[in-house]
Amino acid sequence: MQAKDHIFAAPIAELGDFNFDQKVAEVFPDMIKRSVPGYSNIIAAIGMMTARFAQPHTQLYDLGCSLGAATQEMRRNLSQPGCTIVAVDNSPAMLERAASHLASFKSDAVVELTEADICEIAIENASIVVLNFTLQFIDPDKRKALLSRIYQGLNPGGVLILSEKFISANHTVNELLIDLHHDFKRANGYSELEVSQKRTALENVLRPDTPEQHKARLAEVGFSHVDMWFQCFNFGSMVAIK
Ligand SMILES: Nc1ncnc2c1ncn2[C@@H]1O[C@H](C[S@+](CC[C@H]([NH3+])C(=O)[O-])CC(=O)[O-])[C@@H](O)[C@H]1O
Ligand SMILES: O=C(O)C(=O)Cc1ccccc1
Repeated sequence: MQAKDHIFAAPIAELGDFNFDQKVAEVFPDMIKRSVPGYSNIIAAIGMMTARFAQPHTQLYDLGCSLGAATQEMRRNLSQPGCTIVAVDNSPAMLERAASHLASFKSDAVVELTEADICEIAIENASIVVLNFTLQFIDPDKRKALLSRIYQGLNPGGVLILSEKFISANHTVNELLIDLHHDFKRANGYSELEVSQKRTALENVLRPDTPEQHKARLAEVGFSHVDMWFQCFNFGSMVAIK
């Protein structure tokens, strides 16, 4: 039975910035499904794209893997021989639960769970790299260098799947998408207090870009085949093929 997310249900005098600690890890599957519109669709599509893009004897990266939902879906759809899934997160609490979560599913695919800052790991011989709602938590000044290393580490024909929270360049549309996202959260059982407290806690931690900023940066680091393949309100996923 999944633990329910009530972390922001009670007025907390000193909220502090959101972080991926034990409390969050315990409720994460519930939290992300009730907070990110289209999350389950995106996870399923990561599996479908794994079946298409995985190349034999290569590495597949899940950067900011949390409990390993994307890793698990890649494993389920991986039929190429000799592949390793490198699942990286810098939260010990997330990785601890990822290990037990992944252990409960039988698979021949090799998974390397790695505790590290994704800005500091080597990316090489890659056919697939997944950044599923992770880049938004990376220091904006470090995003281009990370994406450049991802491009360099991908083999020809390799793919980056980049899912993010977005801001719209149009202020009126941006306000609408934020309101629709909050309606989505309320429809999933979050109270006004929880919506407001989470928004405050994320303010300095989750820093979204516009789709146009993402596309321009991906082109700057070398990708020439880039577009959005899914969007729901201010959340979505892009594909960039090398
Ligand atoms: N510098 C960093 N280095 C490594 N990990 C990091 C870093 N910064 C943040 N993280 C990790 O990135 C993840 C972001 S959650 C990803 C969901 C997952 N991809 C999923 O498909 O379920 C998305 C969300 O919570 O909205 C957390 O596990 C952080 O610990
Ligand atoms: O952007 C938001 O308002 C969210 O709640 C997204 C989210 C989901 C799970 C952990 C952190 C942020």
